[in-house]
Parts: sequence; structure tokens; C-alpha cells
Amino acid sequence: STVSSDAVWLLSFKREADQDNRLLYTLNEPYDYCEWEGVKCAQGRVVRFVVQSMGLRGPFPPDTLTKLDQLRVMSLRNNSLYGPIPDLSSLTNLKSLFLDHNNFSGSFPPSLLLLHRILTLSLSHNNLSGSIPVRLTLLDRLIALRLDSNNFSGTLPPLNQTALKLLNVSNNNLTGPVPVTPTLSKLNAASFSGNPGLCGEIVHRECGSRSRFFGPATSTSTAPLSQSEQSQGILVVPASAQTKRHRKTGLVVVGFVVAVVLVSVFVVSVVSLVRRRQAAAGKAVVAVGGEVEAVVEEEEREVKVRRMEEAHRSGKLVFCCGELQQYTLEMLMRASAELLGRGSVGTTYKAVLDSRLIVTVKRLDGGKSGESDGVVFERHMEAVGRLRHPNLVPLRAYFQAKGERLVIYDYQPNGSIFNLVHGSRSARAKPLHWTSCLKIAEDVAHGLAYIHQVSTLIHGNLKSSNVLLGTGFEACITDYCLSFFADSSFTEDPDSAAYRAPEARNSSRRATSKSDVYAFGVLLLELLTGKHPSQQPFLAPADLQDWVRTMRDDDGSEDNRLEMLTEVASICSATSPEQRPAMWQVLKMIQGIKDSVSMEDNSFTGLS
Ligand SMILES: Nc1ncnc2c1ncn2[C@@H]1O[C@H](COP(=O)(O)OP(=O)(O)OP(=O)(O)O)[C@@H](O)[C@H]1O
Repeated sequence: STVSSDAVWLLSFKREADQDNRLLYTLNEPYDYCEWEGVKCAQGRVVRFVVQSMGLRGPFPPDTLTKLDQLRVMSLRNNSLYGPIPDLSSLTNLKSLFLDHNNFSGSFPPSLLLLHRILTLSLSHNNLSGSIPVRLTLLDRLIALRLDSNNFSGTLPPLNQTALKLLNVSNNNLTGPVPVTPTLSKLNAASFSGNPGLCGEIVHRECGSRSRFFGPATSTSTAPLSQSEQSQGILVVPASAQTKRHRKTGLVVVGFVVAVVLVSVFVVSVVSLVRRRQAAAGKAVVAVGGEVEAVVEEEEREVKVRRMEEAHRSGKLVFCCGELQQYTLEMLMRASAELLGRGSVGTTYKAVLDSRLIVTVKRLDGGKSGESDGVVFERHMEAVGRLRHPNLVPLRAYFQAKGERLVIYDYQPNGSIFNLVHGSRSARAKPLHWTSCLKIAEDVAHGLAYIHQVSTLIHGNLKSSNVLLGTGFEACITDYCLSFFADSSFTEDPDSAAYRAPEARNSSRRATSKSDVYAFGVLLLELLTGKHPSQQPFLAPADLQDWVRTMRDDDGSEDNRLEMLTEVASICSATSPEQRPAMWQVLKMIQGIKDSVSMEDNSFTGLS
């Protein structure tokens, strides 16, 4: 019977895992085992098995405890168990699992990724190695996750479960930037300590030579400024429903969908090309000497190719950052779509899926898509899709097949900064309140500095229609890093062209992070004056101050703060890229202004 088999599984576990006979388990009566030390039953089934610090020594044998499918809590903590952790995927009711402080080895057990009810998982203080799987991000009930003091390597997945309150990955060999997700941002730096290769904003360590986010200010920066990380919660009032000039009204019958239907016909050729290239690369790696690292790299590459092939064969979208596939291409095809506009890279639609989920689909221009290699596109989108920051609209998925490319973002319902600044305003309306300018500038600087800090990518097309307002009215940058695919034959309107830095005017490929800084300067002036970029005069810094003051009809009450913000805009839009500060320096300047203003206000109201 089921009842007695639970006892059998417990005894089988003990036989191997308790080589020094510390657990005094003997079965005299049918339900006796529910009284055994560490065992708790409900209706004759074991629901808790907690044998902490019992001096157990031995391997954790498969097909023993894994048969206790009613288990809610299992703790083998603080024993001397060794070897790999067996397949625990059958323990679907498990809510808490403590295997910490043992000598378990091997990789992160993939079976744990199937325990969707798990709330607490502790594997700390073992000898586990290999990477931390990205699919951990899918265990959305996790409250506590401890992986500290192992030998995990590779990058940290963008964990962003709202429930996750305790995370410790300290004392491993993790490398690369700590993803700036809202969940990880809330954690203390100690959660990540003891990983010399980790970097980024959250751990207060610069990433590589390009990123000096927390490094010393150099050359072009102005006086040292303090860096408050706290948002002042300045509220930006959304624009009315009026939208940008080229946005069409009403529902358009699913325009992009027709093109998508054609796509699946062409997949085979791209797939076989990719396969041939990857196979050739694979042989080269193996020939070099069969070192473990090369094999691991090769395996990773294989997995990627398989994923891409599968995606193409079944016409599936490739979801970024290991995220769960929330919808399929077919579902997108059935969605009703509204044309939002047509820009330099392609045409943008708002798509409402049957599930009522709303996404933004950008269909890249066909002519241009054929020019760059499919593998180049995939690699680029993989890198872009890894960017996660509260001030970036997340890139969720992409799709490509011969001649067709789609990229899918979250839809942002609160409009763009373009709408906010120009949308509902009459010609005589005043520009935004300066606190809104400061808040938007800080958000945008945060997002841009992040891109420059954690990758070698640049935005390449920053402008007010590419800064959207998120659900909390925070400014979120979109269309980042897509200028790579820009159609050079596209005739830009004068406003878009005015964001382009002098050195990048002839080709978007010559753009650098300093060109993003230039565009940021133009955007800041647009915020401050409410004037379209094409209406901004080219002025010496002192004259610029006068012009901004005149445009704002300033009575002198904003003087100091306005002057500081205008100065930031002015140095960002310096003609020579060398004279422009880096984005992290711009962010510090803006945060410095915010701090000095709040100190001023506090002393004014007698609070300091
Ligand atoms: N994720 C999104 N959510 C809501 N609106 C969006 C989203 N992405 C873009 N938009 C809006 O859709 C419109 C069209 O965008 P599109 O990117 O095609 O043109 P653009 O921004 O003018 O030019 P470019 O392609 O050069 O960036 C813009 O008004 C933009 O603000």
C-alpha cells in the first residue's frame, strides 16, 4: 500500500545516506514510521522530513525520498552527505528544501527548476559548480534562495520575482554585471559579495574599462557631485490622449500579420545555414584541445542553435533572457493591431492578443533586413535582450526568417515624452515644470548609463518619441540599440536629425556612446524649453542660458536650478565628442543637482 511504501522509501534512504547509523528507524507497526525522528505525516503520508545536524554520512540515493510525493518540507541541512543531488522533480508539492551545509557536488540540479510550488530553497555551503540556470527566474513563488559558498560560475540570471526577499549568492565565482532588475536592486551588496568577477551598479564595481560608473570622475566632469540613488518621487502628469503627428487613429486590420504569415515559408534555408556555420565553429573548438571550458562553450552554443532551429521550424518567437514564452507567433497573428507609426528602423504596431495582453511589435524594414546576416541579427538581439533596467522598456522577444524580422516590447500605455512635451500643448503653453524635467532627465540618464556600463552597445537613436512613460510614470527608453539596422535611405524628419551628433550625421554606424550623450543634451533642452530639436538654435553656453530662460518665461524663481540643468545640456551637446562627459558622469551631475535642490528646499523650509 501507499502507506507502507513511504516507510520503505525512508528506510532505503537511511540505508545509504546514514552510514554511521544515526537514525534509529525500525518498523514495528504499520504507522510507526510517522513517529520516527524528523518525520511528520498527514493522513499516513510523509509531509515533513527534517533530519538536520544528525551526522548523516553517505550519498543521497535516487528513488528513495524522491518517492515521497506528499512532502512539503525536506531538510537534510548540516550533515555530511555527498555526491550529486538526485532528480527531485517528482516532489511537486515541496515548498521548502534545505540541502545546505553538506558536501553535495555536481551542477545545479535541473530538476529543482520544475518545483513550481517552492518558496524556500537553500543549497548553500556545498561544492556545487557550473552556472546558475536562467530558468530559476521562472520559479515565481520563491521567497528565499541561498546558493552562497559553492563554486557556481558564469553570470547571475536576471532574477526578478516580486516575492523574492532573500537572496544570497555570495562566495562563488560569478562574473559579469549583476542585472539591474527591480528585485535585485532592492538587495544589499552583501548578497553578492565574495564574487570578485561580479560588477555593475548594484555591487558598486565598474564593469571593464568602458564603464566607470562608480569610478573617480575625470577630465571633463565638473565639480564632484554626490550621488543619491533615491528618487524624489516627482510626479509627471501624463499628456492627454492626443498623440504624435504620424500616429494613425483607429484599428488597422492586422497589417503586419499578413507579412508574418509569409515568414514561416522561408525558414528552412536560414536554419540550415546557421547549422552549417555552427557545426564548423564547433569542430574548430574541439580541435583546439578539448579543454573543459571549450566543451562547455560548445555545449552552450549547441543549445543556442537548437533553440533557434526549433524556433524557426515551429515558427516560434525567441524569448529573451530565458523568459517564459507567453504567446506564440500564431497568437500574434490573430491579434488586432493598431499602427503606432513608422520610423527609421521599421513600422510599429500595438497588438492586442486574445488574452488581452498588449504588446508592441516592431516590424523591421524588409529591404534592410536582407542585408545583414541572420546570425549577426540573432547575436545582436540576444545581447540587446539581456539588458534589463527599470528605465528601459524590456525587449521581450524577436523573430526572424528570411526577409522578415520582428521585435516585441512591452506596450507602454502612458505615451511618450514627445506627447508629454508637445502633444496637447498650444503654442503658448509653458514648458514642463522643472521638477518633471529633472526627474525625466535622471531616469533617461540612468537607462543610458546602464547600457553603456554593462555592454558595448549604444542606443544610437535617443529622442523624445523613444522615451515612454511606464506604469508609474517613470521614463523608460525604448528602441535602444536598433539603429544598427537603420535604413539609411529613410528620410529623417528635421527633428529626428537634430538629435544626431555631428560625428554621426553621415552614418549611424559611426555613432558612439558620446553620440548618445549628445542626443541626451538635445533631449534635455527639448524638455526645458518645450521646443522641437529643429527649433533649437546653436548658441554659445552663455547665450543658451538666456535663450532657455526666455523660452520658459522664467521670472527668476527657477534661476539657479535652471542654470545648472542648462549647463548639463550644454556640455552634453558639445560639438567635439571628447569634450562631452560620459553618461555616468552626466547621471552624477543630475543627481548632484537634485541633491543640492532638495537641500536648498529643506533649508528654506527650516528642515535642515
Ligand atoms: N513600447 C511602446 N509602447 C507604446 N508606444 C510605443 C512603444 N514603442 C514605440 N511607441 C510609439 O510608437 C510610435 C512609433 O514608434 P517608431 O519607433 O516606429 O517611430 P519613431 O520613434 O518616431 O522613430 P524611430 O523608429 O526612429 O525610433 C512613437 O510615437 C512611439 O512613441
